[in-house]
Amino acid sequence: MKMCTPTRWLGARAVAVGSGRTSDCSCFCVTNFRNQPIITTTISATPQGTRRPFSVFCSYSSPFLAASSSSMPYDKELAAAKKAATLAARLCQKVQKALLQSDVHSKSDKSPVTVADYGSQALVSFVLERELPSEPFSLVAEEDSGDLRKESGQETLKRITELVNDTLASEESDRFTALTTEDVLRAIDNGKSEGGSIGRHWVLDPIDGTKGFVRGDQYAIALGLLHEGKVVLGVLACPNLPLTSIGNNQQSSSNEVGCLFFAKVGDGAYMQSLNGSTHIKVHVTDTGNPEEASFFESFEAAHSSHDLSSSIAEKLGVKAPPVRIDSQAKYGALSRGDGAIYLRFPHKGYREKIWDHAAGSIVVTEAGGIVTDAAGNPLDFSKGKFLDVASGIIVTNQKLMPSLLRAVKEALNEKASSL
Ligand SMILES: Nc1ncnc2c1ncn2[C@@H]1O[C@H](COP(=O)(O)O)[C@@H](O)[C@H]1OP(=O)(O)O
Ligand SMILES: [Mg+2]
Ligand SMILES: [Mg+2]
Ligand SMILES: [Mg+2]
Repeated sequence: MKMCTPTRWLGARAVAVGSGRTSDCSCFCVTNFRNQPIITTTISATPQGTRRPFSVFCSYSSPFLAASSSSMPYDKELAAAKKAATLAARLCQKVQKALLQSDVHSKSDKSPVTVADYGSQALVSFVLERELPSEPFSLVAEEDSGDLRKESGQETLKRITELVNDTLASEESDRFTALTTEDVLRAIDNGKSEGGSIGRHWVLDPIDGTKGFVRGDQYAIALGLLHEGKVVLGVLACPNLPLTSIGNNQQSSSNEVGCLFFAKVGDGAYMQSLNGSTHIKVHVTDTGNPEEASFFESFEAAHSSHDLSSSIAEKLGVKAPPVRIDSQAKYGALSRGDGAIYLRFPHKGYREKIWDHAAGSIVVTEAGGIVTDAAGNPLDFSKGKFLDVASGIIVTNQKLMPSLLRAVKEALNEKASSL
């Protein structure tokens, strides 16, 4: 079977053009941009078996192909995701500025949840549904409206609704219509989907790095799209991340903060200012020398074992001290080469969620990096809300990954034998 990538998308038709010896192969397969077969077809062999160009025209009724005759796959989804994440970032920036102690209250798991978490989720959900009216809408998101539906949550719900409306009114005055508290509850609860391996699911962490947000440090609005269990696009809004490098020994040449990273499968990773529209292509560092590499890890020691990371870094030969920041801003910083490695080893009993890695992982992989669990397996986003990973998550470039995996294995073995 010969594989060829479609050269043009014609609505419900895929056209593949290539060349081959048609007598030795009569079965052709059109693949999508991830090299996954989407159409197979048979064409008749030429009697002489000569090498000549061929075209394969296939009717195909997938909504994925039929969606647009002029744009690339996921273009309009990416535009909607960038708009939603940017609006949510505006809302979060407003709240972080005015953050009062009373904005933080407790959920049953004791993690801090702010009005900005709920407001960001409501806004992203509302904007995605509004911008993509012809698509079935499924969202897997971190927050739910349980506490806001209680008598004790009514005041907070009012504040969230005001915040969402203020943000929409100031950013989209031409098309603004106010949401009611019911609209806000409904938008938040859109996020109850379980995800999985069938169809499309948006994946949202409305504020990733809540601890950083409350501290006034780094956080991200992280939005990804799964299609048949794979991440196909991701957007990371990092309102406090400097536009210039935050790596070790690198002096920032400007004080401007607020980055929007975005990536679409097969299309590279990009960064733009949260306040602007021009973007640049980003790439992970290509160093293969651990002595030149620095590594990112969680700011919070409770989220990831700093001891284990230090031991791995030492075995690998990394000289620089860790760069500790909150949230998936680490993936964004790594995608533009601020550091070469991200190590994440949550403590026993913690289960990773898909919204904590979906957007970040596609930004890094499209920037040329690799994201795996501690055993070197790719992350599997097709199993619902949770990511079942072996021991931890590691991220680096192609050159450093083999030696990083060896260092991780050694450090984990040492840890196991010391218990
Ligand atoms: N005990 C924990 N161990 C690991 N990660 C955690 C833990 N509690 C919360 N998280 C999540 O880890 C991520 C941030 O980790 P870090 O900033 O260290 O990279 C966030 O997604 C945070 O959730 P949240 O989205 O509610 O902030
Ligand atoms: Mg949380
Ligand atoms: Mg999170
Ligand atoms: Mg969160």
